Amino acid sequence: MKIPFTKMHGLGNNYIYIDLFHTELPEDRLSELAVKMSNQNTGIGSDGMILIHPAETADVGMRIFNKDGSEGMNCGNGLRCTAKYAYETGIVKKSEFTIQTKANIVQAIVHKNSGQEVEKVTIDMGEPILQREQIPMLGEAGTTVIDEPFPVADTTLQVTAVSMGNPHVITVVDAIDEAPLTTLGPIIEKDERFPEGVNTEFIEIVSDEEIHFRVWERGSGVTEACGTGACAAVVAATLNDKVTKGKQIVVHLAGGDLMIEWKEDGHIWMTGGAETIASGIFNA
Ligand SMILES: N[C@@H](CCC[C@H](N)C(=O)O)C(=O)O
Repeated sequence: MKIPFTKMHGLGNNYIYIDLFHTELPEDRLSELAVKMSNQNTGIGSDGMILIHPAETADVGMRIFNKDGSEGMNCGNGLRCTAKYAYETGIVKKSEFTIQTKANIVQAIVHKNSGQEVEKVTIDMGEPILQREQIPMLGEAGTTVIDEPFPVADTTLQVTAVSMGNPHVITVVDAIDEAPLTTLGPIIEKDERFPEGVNTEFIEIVSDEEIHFRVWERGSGVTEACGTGACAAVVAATLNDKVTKGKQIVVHLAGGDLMIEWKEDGHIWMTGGAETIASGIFNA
């Protein structure tokens, strides 16, 4: 099978994008294809695979598969790249449009340069989910998880759990470069208290409008950036009284910066870059 693809990234979080408006893929091979394409030695090399597809109730649809073949519900960096692709290829002809994910339908606004290329994208990511059982995280139903002790390995973290359609657990640390990302990230990802696994983020508060951020992603490991994670991190920082709701927060990720605002109406807005790396044919 020969599959046309485009490799794109948002702040270094890179995926292989397949345009299902013009290509067909068998549903029973999607997981296997994501693993194959993501392999750096025998594939293209990526954090996973994203499908851009026709949607019934939105202008365009998006599905995300992690590097290990598991399907995620949402992907912030993927949404910005999908918006850029859909606009630049003419799938959508307006600069404000909707994208459907497995989690929800979001609003995208593309920002172009003088050459009509999309440089940045703003997404209204909707409202965060804080109810424990909806994250999902084990424990007393109907409660939230804010600055809760979380014993793991030989330490106890203070964690806040947030779903952006996909699960995130956030810990505030004093120094981001010393965060136990690669030691605790893989353990927390598979911890039984998170029945569907979890994306693990560490943040350092710089000021009430600036934070540093690092992520261990469920299904992909360390990545340069995570859009849903950055939104969840701003929610966690707000709930822990570290930043102010209604203010634009600069999130410094390993691959660059995102501007995130948790607005007074409860919606989270994310603005950041989206870039095309290469296009080609994958021999599956
Ligand atoms: N990198 C993404 C999130 C991708 C999915 C995640 N690993 C999951 O399984 O929930 C982002 O930019 O949000």
